[in-house]
Amino acid sequence: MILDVAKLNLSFGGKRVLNDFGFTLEEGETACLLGHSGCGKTTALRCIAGFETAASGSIALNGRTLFSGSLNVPPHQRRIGMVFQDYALFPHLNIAANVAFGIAKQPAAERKRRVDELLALIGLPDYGKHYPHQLSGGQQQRVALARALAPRPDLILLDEPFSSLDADLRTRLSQEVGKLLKQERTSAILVTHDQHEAFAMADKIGMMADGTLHQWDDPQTLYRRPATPAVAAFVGQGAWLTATADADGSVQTAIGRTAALLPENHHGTLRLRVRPEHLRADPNGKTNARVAECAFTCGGFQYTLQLDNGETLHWLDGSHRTPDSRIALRFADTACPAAFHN
Ligand SMILES: Nc1ncnc2c1ncn2[C@@H]1O[C@H](COP(=O)(O)OP(=O)(O)OP(=O)(O)O)[C@@H](O)[C@H]1O
Repeated sequence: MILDVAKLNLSFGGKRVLNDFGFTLEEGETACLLGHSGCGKTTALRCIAGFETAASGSIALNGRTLFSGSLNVPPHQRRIGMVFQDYALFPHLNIAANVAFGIAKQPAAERKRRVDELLALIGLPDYGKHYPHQLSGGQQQRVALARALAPRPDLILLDEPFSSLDADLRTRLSQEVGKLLKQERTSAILVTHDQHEAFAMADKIGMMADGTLHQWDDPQTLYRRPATPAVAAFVGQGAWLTATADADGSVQTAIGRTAALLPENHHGTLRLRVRPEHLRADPNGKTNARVAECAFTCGGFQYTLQLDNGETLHWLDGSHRTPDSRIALRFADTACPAAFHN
């Protein structure tokens, strides 16, 4: 374990922003804090960096306590590198000097070797003499990462680093940065509200809502076994369907029966998070849904379907159906959606 964040609590003007917030990060892992705007992601990151002080809790990095009731190590002594949303490169320094900024005290030859190594790593080996304004947004952000990596920090924190880039570049760059962090074997935490970014680069995702960490898991587990309704609703596509549990552990719904991940001590009516891949068209079934909306997405059609009882589902399929046409739906044999208490 490289980072241990435990039970951080912090309020702004009487509003609780972090609520017993904590997690552990293994060495070399990349984690993402994910959640709606205002849920406390940046505040959590700023506490780890030392720019914000929690009212209680503790933070230890590489076995060294950075924060506890009695101790608060200043940001520049934490061995943490930061990458910000706006790159924050120094406009009057060329790219090589920007990258070398945090290692100015190293001997010149060693410094040059490290800068060359990092410029090669970020795919800009010939850009040392260029200035920031001569680079694209994506290139500048890679330089900002190289600058943060130069002193070999114990941890890199990235605060919405791709949010000012267009969607296509964002996904590509998040994959690239994920690879670079692995090559440098640097542990990192990224803050984002974009789940595609999180899924593209994270070993672990921490899903936050209202200052509370709802789940800390690898991306697949987060998607397949969401711990709370907030996680189920935030991650991926899906819709809620009313369900009742049977004695054999399956659930009954308006489109039939399926296996499900049931909550502990389940009783009464449940709500089931049904994702598009949980559904199949049933050629021999009784029509139970109406096509409310159909949108073409590359490679297929995205449907909003309305069931006869008024409930709505989302579904993806390769063949086109016109709005208001009718269809019979069933659960896929492998479906196992998550169920929660109402
Ligand atoms: N310095 C501050 N003083 C007062 N309130 C603050 C301060 N910093 C953050 N907040 C409030 O704390 C809450 C959490 O803010 P935070 O920036 O951590 O959220 P976030 O999840 O990172 O949001 P976003 O994705 O929009 O950046 C918000 O309600 C915000 O208005």
